[in-house]
Amino acid sequence: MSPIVDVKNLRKIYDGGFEALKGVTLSIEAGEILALLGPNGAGKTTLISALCGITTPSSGTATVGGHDIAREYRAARSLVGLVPQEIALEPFEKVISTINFSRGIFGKPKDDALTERILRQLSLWDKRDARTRELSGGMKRRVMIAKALCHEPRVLFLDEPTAGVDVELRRDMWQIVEELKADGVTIILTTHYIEEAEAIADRVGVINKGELLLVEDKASLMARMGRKTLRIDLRDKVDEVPSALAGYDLELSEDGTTLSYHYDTRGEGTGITRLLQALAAEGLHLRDIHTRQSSLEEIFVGLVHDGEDAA
Ligand SMILES: Nc1ncnc2c1ncn2[C@@H]1O[C@H](COP(=O)(O)OP(=O)(O)OP(=O)(O)O)[C@@H](O)[C@H]1O
Repeated sequence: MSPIVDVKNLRKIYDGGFEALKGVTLSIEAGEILALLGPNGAGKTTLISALCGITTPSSGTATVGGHDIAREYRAARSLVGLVPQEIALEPFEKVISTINFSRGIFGKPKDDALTERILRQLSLWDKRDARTRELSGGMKRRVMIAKALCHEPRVLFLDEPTAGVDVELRRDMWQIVEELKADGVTIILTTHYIEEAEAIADRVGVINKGELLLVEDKASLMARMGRKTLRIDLRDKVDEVPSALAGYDLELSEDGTTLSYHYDTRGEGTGITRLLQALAAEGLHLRDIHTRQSSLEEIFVGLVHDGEDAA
């Protein structure tokens, strides 16, 4: 199956000469949720803006649904919905007319049943006759999503959908994204919240200084790059790691009661059995043990720092 979004060597040099995208290549399959992670100024918004036809790339190509974003702009744009970072709504416009008007911009006839379905899905149906200025910040965000969906796009770009929203609304947004995916919409979102990528993305792309460092299935990324930590709580406090255990990658907590053992999940063996035997041989008694997988956040920070060290 050909990808719904196909980006090849996309570069963007802004007027002042700043290179915001340095040859990004990326394929996105229909129906997936891709999270683009990256620090401030990495180029995430520039990439999204280029794919939505708001920014003109300096070189490279991109297609949406097989349509070239430059040569077949209209066809490509009609397949795309964009929820920008900033909320931009006409304050005196009613919710329902905002949606109908946006649909009209795409040259699509009014469709009351569709408008109702979208507004219900976003829990905005009861607010359909409210003026947008009367809505809470969370509701305004939902209206922005409804606006982006009203011309039935196949690809939805969400630029930091949950920046500055409370935990409850963030979870609501995740639920909405899951439902859209179930409807067959492909979703590309940018986020600073790694837990957001961890919670909802199928694949994760890491972008830094205009370069896409990797794009990978979330689960395999975590398995490939993840390290695990075994936390060993000791029954009795020790002053230092016994010298007989010096061969293990062990850290002793400040209070001397917990040892942390880091191991690689890709390795042949974890070394845990040998370690536990060695602890017993040293006369150390265990109170409890726990394992912990390194988070996407740790992986992300490691990747971005490695890039900086190499620069
Ligand atoms: N119109 C512009 N003219 C010149 N430089 C720009 C313009 N827009 C963005 N940039 C620069 O391009 C770089 C990438 O910006 P972009 O907004 O794409 O980053 P981002 O990853 O979305 O960041 P954030 O997470 O802060 O939103 C930044 O250094 C920014 O200053």
